[in-house]
Amino acid sequence: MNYNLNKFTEKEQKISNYSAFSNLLKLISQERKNLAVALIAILLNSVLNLLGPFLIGYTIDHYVQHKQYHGVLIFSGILLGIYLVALFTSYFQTKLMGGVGQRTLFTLRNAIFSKIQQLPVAFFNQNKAGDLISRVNNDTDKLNQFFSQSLMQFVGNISTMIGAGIFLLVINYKIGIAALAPALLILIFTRILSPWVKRKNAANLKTVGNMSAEIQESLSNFKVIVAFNRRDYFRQRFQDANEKNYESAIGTGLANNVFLPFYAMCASIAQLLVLTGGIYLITQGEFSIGLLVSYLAYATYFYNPLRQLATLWANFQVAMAGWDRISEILGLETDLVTVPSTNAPGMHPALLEFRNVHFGYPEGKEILHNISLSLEKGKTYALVGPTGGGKTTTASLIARLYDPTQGTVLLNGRDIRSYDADERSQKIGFILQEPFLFTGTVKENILYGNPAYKDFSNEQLIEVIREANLEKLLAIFENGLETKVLSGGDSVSLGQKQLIAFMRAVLRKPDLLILDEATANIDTVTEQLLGEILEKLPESTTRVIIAHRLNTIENADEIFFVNSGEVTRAGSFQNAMEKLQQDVRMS
Ligand SMILES: Nc1ncnc2c1ncn2[C@@H]1O[C@H](COP(=O)(O)OP(=O)(O)OP(=O)(O)O)[C@@H](O)[C@H]1O
Repeated sequence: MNYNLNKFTEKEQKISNYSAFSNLLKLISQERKNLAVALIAILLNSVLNLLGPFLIGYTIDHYVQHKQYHGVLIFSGILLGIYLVALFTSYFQTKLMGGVGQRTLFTLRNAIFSKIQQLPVAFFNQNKAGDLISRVNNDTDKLNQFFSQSLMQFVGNISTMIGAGIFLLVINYKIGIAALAPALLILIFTRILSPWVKRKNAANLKTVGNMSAEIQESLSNFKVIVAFNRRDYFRQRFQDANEKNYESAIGTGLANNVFLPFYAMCASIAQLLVLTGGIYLITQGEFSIGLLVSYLAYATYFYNPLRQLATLWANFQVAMAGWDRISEILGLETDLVTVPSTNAPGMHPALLEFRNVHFGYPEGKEILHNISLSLEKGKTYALVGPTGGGKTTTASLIARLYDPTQGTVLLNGRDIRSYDADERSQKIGFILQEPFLFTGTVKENILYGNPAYKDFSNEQLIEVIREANLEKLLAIFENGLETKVLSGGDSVSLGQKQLIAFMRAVLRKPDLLILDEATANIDTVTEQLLGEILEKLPESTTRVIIAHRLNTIENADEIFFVNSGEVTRAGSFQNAMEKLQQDVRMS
């Protein structure tokens, strides 16, 4: 399955504003009530504002022209009251929508983050962390801005426009039509240019994502960069990404502002038409000065929101481009689904079995060809073979980090896909080549993903550690369980990280324990200690050891040779060594 967000086809990406927006509204359905109240407030605000020009025109025709200043004062008072209530409705809806925006941001970030947590390893292989961070932080914020600042202005402006349009047409339809005619041009212009503006915004968000990916890559590899003196190279790479973002931002800025001058010109034309048409009709006795003043105000009420809509429409395009990028993630489903449990036919002495398994990484060639093997309970297996031969890939299939492209993996005679993630990870422990620690203490790290000991005190936990024969390993850490570790830092050595990962996996008491080069950075004395701990694991535990250091696999019951997509039984330790040396000589 294609999980590369930056390689989605046009068809996969193409989604109309309407469906994008309605999908978004579905996601924030709990805000419906607030949106409805804000909508009522903004509509009330528009109606109140729209009454102004009518009352002014009325006052001019009925009181000013007849010099009845008492009436002028009364109407001025009424207008002041109306404007004050309008101010309150405007404040109320701004406050309400500010909350909606922040909660939307909160909901979206949570939704994306938990979706990312559900996605399979293939998703992380195919996407850069920096780009994902940008989607979670930056793109969601575009939506927040839209909700907290633009949406209600958008609605308010549209309702003011519609109200002003009705007033214009009802009072005198001839001038009304003249006043509204330029709006048709605006409509056509907007429809034609909107897709282009949205594309520009989407491209711009992508460059922000790329830039963030560059920053992430160089920050997480800074030691290699310093050691190889590649600072200039990375500076250049960042500069290129920054430059692309800069160029795209300029183009997007222009695109976002393309509506404004055109809208302004149409508004001026409308004023001109109202003025000339109105004066002409006054000379014909069909119109009054008060109405002309009202009309000029209504034309302004119609075109000013339209002008603001130009900016808001651009904001809407930015928000929708952000939402498209967010929904690309939300729309992904893991292809590692749990299937109904069916027992495979045949006898099942094996704890784990590969039946005619083929595997290739997405967009790559096939790595494993038609592998059949079985691992029995309580035995120790070793996977040996040249670098890049496919050992980690085989182990990853055992732990179901990926599914085979063909064939089946069985755990206890059941398709491994029929176990839910909890059950599977409880049965299979995997110590990865690159151990990862979370910022916290040794205790937090060894208890990671192990709810059984969650509420244990240090004393109780030490007892558990002793029972698992891990106390000598714990003693290596200066402050024992309370030793501090940092996820990316060097507060503990690589070998110590491997020890923590080892303890983490052993304490889960898995049925099958995979060690992928798990002792590569550990001194020989400690390595012997690990060997002893492995020996003392419950009798039924199956061990799969991947190692380049051959002394680690001397005691294996069976050795598999993994090379060029084939997994073959290598026989005795001696045989395996000869085969390996022969293979290395040939390559
Ligand atoms: N995430 C991935 N995406 C694409 N190809 C991959 C990925 N991981 C590994 N490969 C490819 O699969 C092949 C087997 O890699 P694998 O890591 O399984 O080998 P290995 O035997 O464990 O090597 P080593 O001894 O160096 O750890 C290699 O050609 C590698 O380039």
